[in-house]
Amino acid sequence: MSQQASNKRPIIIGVTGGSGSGKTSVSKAIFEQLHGHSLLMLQEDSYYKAQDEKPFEERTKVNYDHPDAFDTDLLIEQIHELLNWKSIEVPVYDYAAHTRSKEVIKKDPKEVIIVEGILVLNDPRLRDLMDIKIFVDTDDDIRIIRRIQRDIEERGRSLQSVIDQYLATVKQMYHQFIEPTKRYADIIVPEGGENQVAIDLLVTKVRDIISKTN
Ligand SMILES: Nc1ncnc2c1ncn2[C@@H]1O[C@H](COP(=O)(O)OP(=O)(O)O)[C@@H](O)[C@H]1O
Ligand SMILES: Nc1ccn([C@@H]2O[C@H](COP(=O)(O)O)[C@@H](O)[C@H]2O)c(=O)n1
Repeated sequence: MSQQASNKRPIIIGVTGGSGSGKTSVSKAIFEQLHGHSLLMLQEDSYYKAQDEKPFEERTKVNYDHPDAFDTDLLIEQIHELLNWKSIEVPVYDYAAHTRSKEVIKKDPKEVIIVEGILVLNDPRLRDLMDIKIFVDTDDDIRIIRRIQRDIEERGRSLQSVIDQYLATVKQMYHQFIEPTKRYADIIVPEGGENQVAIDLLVTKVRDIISKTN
């Protein structure tokens, strides 16, 4: 019997934490260790709003750590599609250009869907769709060091621009919008993807939920 015909619905796991906390690493670790099940990883960053109409200079000044920067309605709509075993077209985000590229990527529904991003526990509509909510908790100094390295190597940024953005918006928004969502987490994982005990516990729990929804 197909998954759809058996009336099962996909399991949704939300993974949040500050920028550079290790959300992506934790999500990948769960992904790699959850053998025998089909998985899909959705990144909230793919749902940053398109800003083609704004000049580049203006885009560099946007607060990308505020909930208004995201098209959360589209993310929620697409999760509902996946819950109904329908395919979606995920936007592709270009960090260097600060807008969506022209491409979309088709993603098929899977048994387990990991939704990862800085504000995925901020919107109650999103939280209500999740079976497990995880907050990756990493000290601010470690996060900014990781972010500097990553943004220069992978996101086309200069050291000065990373520092300016951190002081202008990233730090304050973390304390205003991201850190408070820790209270909604079922599990708080200290120090990201290297925490094998936490990953093992999570993988066991996901298997448990899957077996109960069969
Ligand atoms: N536990 C860890 N120890 C060392 N480096 C890590 C750890 N977790 C993540 N990193 C590194 O830090 C950077 C940011 O991690 P990432 O998982 O992308 O964070 P996030 O998705 O929360 O922004 C990456 O370069 C990653 O390789
Ligand atoms: N144009 C953009 C869009 C987003 N950001 C930053 O990305 C961070 C979220 O991604 P993580 O992988 O680090 O969780 C967020 O803190 C935004 O500031 C950006 O710099 N430019």
